[in-house]
Amino acid sequence: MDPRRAETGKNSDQIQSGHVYHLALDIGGSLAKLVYFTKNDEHIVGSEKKKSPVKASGISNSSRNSPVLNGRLNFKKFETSKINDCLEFINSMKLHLGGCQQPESPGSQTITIKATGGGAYKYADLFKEKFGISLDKEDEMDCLVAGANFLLETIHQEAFTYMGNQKQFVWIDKNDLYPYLLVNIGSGVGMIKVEGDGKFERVSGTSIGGGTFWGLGKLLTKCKSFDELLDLSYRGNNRAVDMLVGDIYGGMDYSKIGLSSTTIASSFGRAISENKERDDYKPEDIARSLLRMISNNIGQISYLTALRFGLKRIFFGGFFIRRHPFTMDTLSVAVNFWSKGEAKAMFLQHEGFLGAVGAFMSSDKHGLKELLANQKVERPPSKLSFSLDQTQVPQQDGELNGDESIECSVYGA
Ligand SMILES: Nc1ncnc2c1ncn2[C@@H]1O[C@H](COP(=O)(O)OP(=O)(O)OP(=O)(O)O)[C@@H](O)[C@H]1O
Ligand SMILES: CC(C)(CO)[C@@H](O)C(=O)NCCC(=O)O
Repeated sequence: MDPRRAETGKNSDQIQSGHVYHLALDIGGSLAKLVYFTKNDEHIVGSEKKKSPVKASGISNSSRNSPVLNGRLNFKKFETSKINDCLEFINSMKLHLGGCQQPESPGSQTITIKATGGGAYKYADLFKEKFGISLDKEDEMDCLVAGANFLLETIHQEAFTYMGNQKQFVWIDKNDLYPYLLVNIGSGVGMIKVEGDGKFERVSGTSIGGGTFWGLGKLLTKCKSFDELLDLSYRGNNRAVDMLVGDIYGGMDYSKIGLSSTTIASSFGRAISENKERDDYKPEDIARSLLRMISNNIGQISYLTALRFGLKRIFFGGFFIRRHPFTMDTLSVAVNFWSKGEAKAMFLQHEGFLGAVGAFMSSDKHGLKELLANQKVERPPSKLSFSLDQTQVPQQDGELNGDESIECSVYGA
């Protein structure tokens, strides 16, 4: 079902009973992310299968019960600075009606929505004022790890490597996932050693992250949007701005220490020796150099952190990446170069939604008890599990925006 159908003039009661939404939020320093569930029109009740519009692929019918509910898991993001657009979207879709009633006060009408990130604190009053709902705050690190673990364990083609223009999906063995380093590149960067479900430690971080790229890029190129800055970086050449080893060594490599003439010796260093103003440089070259500088730096710190804890696998998440080939390539090359091929950089299809997915999963029984509360379930399942349809994950390599929806099914046990 296209979730936008809810905008077509139905009143909120009809929408609530007809489609049942479940919403979770991750409101960060730069972006507010939403994950919400929309039920398919023709859902399945109890163990009686009425008509399934969705193939519950990846799970054979003989090995699992029929799904009790089919639907879509939807992903959407807004700039945090335009939080009102986010509120407007929630309102137009009536998503706030998909929260849960406070268990301790079932009689009360207070609806709570799971929320994580700093904005869960910063904007709590705004949500209360606008919708009368409470944000049920979940810790950001808990959610990032829960989201990453869930996606890596559940979605068939979630993880991939990217180097030299080659994207390769990585098969994840659930029994051999841990330990790994999760590097979340949001406004700032968090590095988390993950050893199991709920077993993790934030071991490092750096303030030179996505916010730095966007903020400095805005100041240096005068571009108006993040997408414009990314676009510029596609077209630029960092050699116009960076000082290379060859610039210092008269065009030669410094092979004794393993540096080729084309290695960047000093990011933005060319600007010191040229009698030029900022406007004499092409914005696209500046954008390219900036993206490379920040990606290299994060790649190097990630490698050092992985080395410190003997971790061989590094998963990169966060919306700084935006599945940008150049960013992924730079991070991969940095990890590969510094670790001499020992450590591996991997990326996630749902890179920027780890925290929001974690918040979604943190609801009681994955939020599915509430989800089913409005259903006429003849035999409510005692145990629920949530499964994303493995073959339906869109391969949006051309679409770098990140907003999407994927088929999923809820199973009883
Ligand atoms: N449309 C966009 N607008 C603004 N920034 C974007 C956009 N798309 C990607 N980005 C990049 O993603 C970064 C934010 O990533 P993400 O949403 O993962 O972090 P966050 O939750 O906002 O930050 P933090 O976790 O540090 O609070 C931005 O700083 C920017 O570099
Ligand atoms: C402050 C948070 C956790 C907010 O998401 C993030 O922006 C971050 O990890 N910044 C880096 C801070 C540091 O470790 O230096």
